[in-house]
Amino acid sequence: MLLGMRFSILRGCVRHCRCSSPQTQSGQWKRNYSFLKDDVKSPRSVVNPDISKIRNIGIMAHIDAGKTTTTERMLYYSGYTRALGDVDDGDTVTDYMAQERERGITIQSAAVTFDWKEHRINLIDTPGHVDFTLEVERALRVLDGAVAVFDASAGVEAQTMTVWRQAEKHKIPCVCFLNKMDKPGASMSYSVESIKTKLKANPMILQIPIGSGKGFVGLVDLITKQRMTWWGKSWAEDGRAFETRALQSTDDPEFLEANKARATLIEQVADLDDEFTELLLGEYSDNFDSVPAGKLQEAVRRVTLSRKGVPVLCGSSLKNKGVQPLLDAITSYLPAPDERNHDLVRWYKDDLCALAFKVVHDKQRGPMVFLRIYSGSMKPQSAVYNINRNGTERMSRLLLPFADQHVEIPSLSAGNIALTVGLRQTVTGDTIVSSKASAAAAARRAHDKAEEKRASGQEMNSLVLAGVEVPEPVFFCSIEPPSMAKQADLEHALKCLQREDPSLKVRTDPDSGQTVLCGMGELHIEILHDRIRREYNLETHLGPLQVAYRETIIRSVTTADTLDRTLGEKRHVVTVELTVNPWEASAPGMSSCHMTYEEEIEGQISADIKEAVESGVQSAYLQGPVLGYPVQGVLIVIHSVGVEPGTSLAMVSACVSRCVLKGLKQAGGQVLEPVMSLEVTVDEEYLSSVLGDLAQRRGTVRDIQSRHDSKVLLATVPLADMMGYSTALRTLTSGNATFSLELACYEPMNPQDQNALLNKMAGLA
Ligand SMILES: Nc1nc2c(ncn2[C@@H]2O[C@H](COP(=O)(O)OP(=O)(O)OP(=O)(O)O)[C@@H](O)[C@H]2O)c(=O)[nH]1
Repeated sequence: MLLGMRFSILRGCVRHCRCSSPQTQSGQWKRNYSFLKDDVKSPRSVVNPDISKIRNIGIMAHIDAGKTTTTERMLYYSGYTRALGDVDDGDTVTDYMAQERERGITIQSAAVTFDWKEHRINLIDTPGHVDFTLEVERALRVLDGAVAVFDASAGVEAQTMTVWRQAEKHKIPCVCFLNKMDKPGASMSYSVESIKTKLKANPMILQIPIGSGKGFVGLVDLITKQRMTWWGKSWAEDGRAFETRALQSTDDPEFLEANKARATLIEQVADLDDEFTELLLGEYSDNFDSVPAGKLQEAVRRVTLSRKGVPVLCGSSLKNKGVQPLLDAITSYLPAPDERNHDLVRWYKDDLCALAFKVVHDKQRGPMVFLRIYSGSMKPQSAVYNINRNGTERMSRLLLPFADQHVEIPSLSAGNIALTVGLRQTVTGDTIVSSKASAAAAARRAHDKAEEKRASGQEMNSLVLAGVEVPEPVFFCSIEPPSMAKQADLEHALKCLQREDPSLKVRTDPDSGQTVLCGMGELHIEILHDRIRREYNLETHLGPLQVAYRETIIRSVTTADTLDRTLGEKRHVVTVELTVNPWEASAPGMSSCHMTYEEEIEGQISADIKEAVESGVQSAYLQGPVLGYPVQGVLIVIHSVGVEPGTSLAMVSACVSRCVLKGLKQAGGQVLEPVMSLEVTVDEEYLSSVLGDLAQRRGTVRDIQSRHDSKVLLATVPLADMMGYSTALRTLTSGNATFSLELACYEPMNPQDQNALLNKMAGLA
């Protein structure tokens, strides 16, 4: 390897050399220099790597922690880009949508494929803004591992907690990267402590920094006891070259600290991994420190995969330090696709099973679907079966996603992320298999194993890979095309955008007939508006942004109704009796209404009548009795349903719906408003102005914490009072504050506020 390296240096085309085994035969540690070759690689070179060499990784973090910068560095060091992109100059590869370049934020998760030391890394750069949480969730669904990027001067921030919770939900092993170590306030110990306390995780420190703030020059790898330095002046500024050498007691001031930290790491890993404990107590009981780096690394990997601990690394992506070891850590500690347990897939054996996790619209190619392949393989020019849509579609081309460059490939196998052209019906969250027969065969295998599942419909459902939970939108506004002639174009644009983004809901207002957009936040709707203009060439007009209130009831009421109507020759008679009850089962953001039958009558009602009753209840829930907002927190018990022969099912639904509305009205309507958790990080001098502003917005302060020179304000505040908050906060603090907002719950409005809202809606205020 070293000879090869020298040869390469002489040729002027320097290969990257591994830093993991710099020990010579005599046992002396040698000084080692790492370089990367100059030419830009082609992703055509390796198409189907062995599954054990694939890493499907997400990068997740709080806004501005440095995900995009880190991704850019990864692409650069792996040899896929010639120049370093810079988010501040707006020329990154992953933030390729026009608005992303302008706004400097990541909106859609862009999948990027590249190779690093014989490994294929499929990387999803996920957005940090809370309005796009669903994008993060969608990406996590298909990932095997994640890198959590932190701003080392801030530690764990609000959005990190959200995405961390999501990663936990999907049981995704993580590696933590403490970025921005070059900042004056950067602190490894503070960040590690916040990982412990706020994320309740078990950080395993694998590196310690050399120097701090502007003097941060590199790190000590505690596993190999190597010192890695990126010396800005005499070395190439792009960080491709760095020095790796063994830590020496005589020369290095970090020696003692590193030895202590390594001993702590060994002890911690031994506590978490029995195999490693046995090894230490056996062969290395005389001197734990003599345990080989390889054995320690294997144990750290086991602990990471079992999610008992998270490796912590540090660096500065902007200053080009520490990214190559991070890439090594991704390949060393995060799992290959076959090390993750994807339960539902086993029924497909070697047949194709893939999940559509993202749809983008390309003007020339039409919809392009990102798929995670769980089993089998895909080929272009082939038919596939979509279980959710119950239809066969033809895939024309198969591509490898290289940001905005897509490379055509002849086939792709399990474990990979593919980009397909030609699937016009597929929507985010759909499951794709090779044929209907293959889906049926998988269903049969599942059925043979699980005899308790009798109904075939049930088996089929169990084979559909679970989609992403879509939270209910909290904001809505009307949208109008420039002229009636453009209404069809607007509908087409919204249809395409909805296929990409299930958190966007579109409905028609029953009173005004207007098209209504429902989204997750101000920014979400603003970006959609912008995309309609740019991508679909439509100048639309947005109505005022409104809060999506809900309604509930205060007390239980039992009521009955009879519908007796003659249409033409036919007489339709339905009687129904039911009770509406207040019901508490709401998870934040999810609508919660439920219905059940009284035990004695449940068995007596036929399946089609039941379906009609349920549809009647559902339509009544859509428009509450106070202001016509959706109803939540209600349980309906059906006591009796009488249907005379010849009565149509539509009449049954109509009668049930009318009876429910009557019950809801009598039960005392109550408006619920979305209340958000707010976290503001602000310089101390601006704290009082932020607090004053918050009081005017009906905010409740929960806690004020200190983080270095800044204050972190935790509060809850009704969404209705948060319109335009980002502009207001920027003005109040001269740009010295950041905030994040997340739906906490729906809370009943007090009578004065509810009356004020009713008056406003009636045009009286
Ligand atoms: N000092 C310092 N600044 C950094 C570092 N990495 C990134 N930044 C800066 O931090 C800001 C945010 O960086 P991004 O890479 O866009 O962060 P992000 O997490 O992708 O942001 P979103 O996609 O908007 O969530 C930019 O101004 C970067 O130049 C670092 O290591 N040190």
